[in-house]
Amino acid sequence: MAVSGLFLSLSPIYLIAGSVFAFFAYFFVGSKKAKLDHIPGPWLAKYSNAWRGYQAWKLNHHQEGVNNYQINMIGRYGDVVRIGPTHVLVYDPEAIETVFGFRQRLDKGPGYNVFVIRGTNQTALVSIKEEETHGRFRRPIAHAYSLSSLKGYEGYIDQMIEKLVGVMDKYGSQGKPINMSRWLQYWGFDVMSKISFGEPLGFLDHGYDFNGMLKAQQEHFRYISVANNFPFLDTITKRNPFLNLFKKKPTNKFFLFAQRVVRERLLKAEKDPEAQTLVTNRQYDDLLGSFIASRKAYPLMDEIRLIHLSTTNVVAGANNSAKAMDATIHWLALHPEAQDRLYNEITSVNMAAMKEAETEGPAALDLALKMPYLDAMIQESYRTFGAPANNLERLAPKNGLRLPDGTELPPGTVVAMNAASIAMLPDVFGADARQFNPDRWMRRDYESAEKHHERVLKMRRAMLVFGHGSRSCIGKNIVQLELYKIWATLLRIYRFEAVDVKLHNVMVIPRRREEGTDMSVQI
Ligand code: HEM
Repeated sequence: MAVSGLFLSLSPIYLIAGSVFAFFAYFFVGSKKAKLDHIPGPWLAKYSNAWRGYQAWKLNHHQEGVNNYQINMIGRYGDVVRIGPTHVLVYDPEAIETVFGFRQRLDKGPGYNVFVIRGTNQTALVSIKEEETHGRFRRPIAHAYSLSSLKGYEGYIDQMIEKLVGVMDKYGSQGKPINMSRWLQYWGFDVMSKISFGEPLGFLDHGYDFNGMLKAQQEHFRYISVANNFPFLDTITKRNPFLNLFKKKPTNKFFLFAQRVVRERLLKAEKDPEAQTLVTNRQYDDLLGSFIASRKAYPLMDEIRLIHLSTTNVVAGANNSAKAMDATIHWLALHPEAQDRLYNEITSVNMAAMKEAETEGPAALDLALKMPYLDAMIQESYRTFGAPANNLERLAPKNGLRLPDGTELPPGTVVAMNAASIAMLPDVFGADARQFNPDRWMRRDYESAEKHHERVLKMRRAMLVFGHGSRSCIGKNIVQLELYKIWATLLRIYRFEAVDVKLHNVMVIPRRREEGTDMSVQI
């Protein structure tokens, strides 16, 4: 009998039973093939990524604050946990060098597919999987993000600080509370856009999410946090060839904005010889100007590459720093004594500097870097809220990977670490690791300088907030510039007083008015 005949003659009950068997066999065989049965973890995670996809979805949609399933599993299964059929999550900070270090240069895992923008056939720098390809694309742009290029962007940040101070002054003089979280988010996006393309997105001018970009990116990040854990979701939605027949063009609002600006600037650079000279002489002190200039030596920097880079700069850059600033204002509003301590630190450094300079504008980076308590507060904001929620995944190489604790991982295992959960380890950060407490970075009364140095070094080595190694965040210097400057300026001018329960609304009280030295704020 032909196979089709046999198939038709079977009773439906056998067909259903066979399908159910095949379904479970598929997951069972997949799980066994991964050879990870020696790694503990939740039972269901051995067979399907649906377990962690569900965890990410549940926490994302129903809870607020620093909360992800990776944090909730600290100490439950040990330092290496199986979180999917082929995935393990590592909590041991000693493993950071093994997984992300320059020695092995492991390729990235499949979770990064979620960063690919629908309708484009290229991936952003962050989601290039192979180390070698990544090196070719990072080389042409590295200089634009370096410490030596930072000075060129400082003026842009100052302009945006002045705008924000104008808004805060208005609220302050009317005696009205202001939602600082929201305004700091507007500021963060306008700053990143200004540094990226020389023009702000316009949130500070409009005072609300006038084009729906912020809402869209919030939804995008929610999607990423789930799809990064449950890649099947991405396969059936964003990368579904059938659905993509109908949606051929990118719809991401930031991508479309970047596309417009990049095209305009390229056209200008081609048509206008003077503009071309400006670009090649590096007089465009924004990231896009540097990227355009690099095209002469690196033809691979084509239009779509520039659009991707510019989109990532604004979306990834502004989003994480906005979260860090949100955590900070929340804490500051609850801790007036810390505001006074910061004010004293800032003014004493400023007073010393004012002997040389008469003006008192937005804080200069050189000065802001001389303030240890301010630095502690910023480190703490990265640690508690700035860290990305997604897992940073790498692939175990063809000879497998041995972790520092002796755990052997077969070739092809996806080995992940998660910055937000590593930052909550009590062994490293103390029993109060889940609290926002800048004092953990400061020297304690009973602590020798040597012990303090050792303790801080241990914490710094466990900070995976900006990643580590060849794939670490290229924009880290820029975020530092932004955060040191904004806080050193605002905390010198204002005091924040909590107004509502959630503490996002605060009163901003100009210190000079309190001191009776000046009725208006000068900047
Ligand atoms: C608090 C703010 C920020 C945080 C916490 C952060 C964090 C990270 C992390 C964890 C990675 C990836 C590491 C990995 O996949 O292993 C990354 C990569 C990247 N970040 Fe950031 N970032 C921030 C701000 C920025 C800014 C301001 C920019 C741009 C100006 C930026 C641009 C990038 C780019 C282009 C990559 C890809 C680098 C590569 O693959 O070579 N980030 N960032």
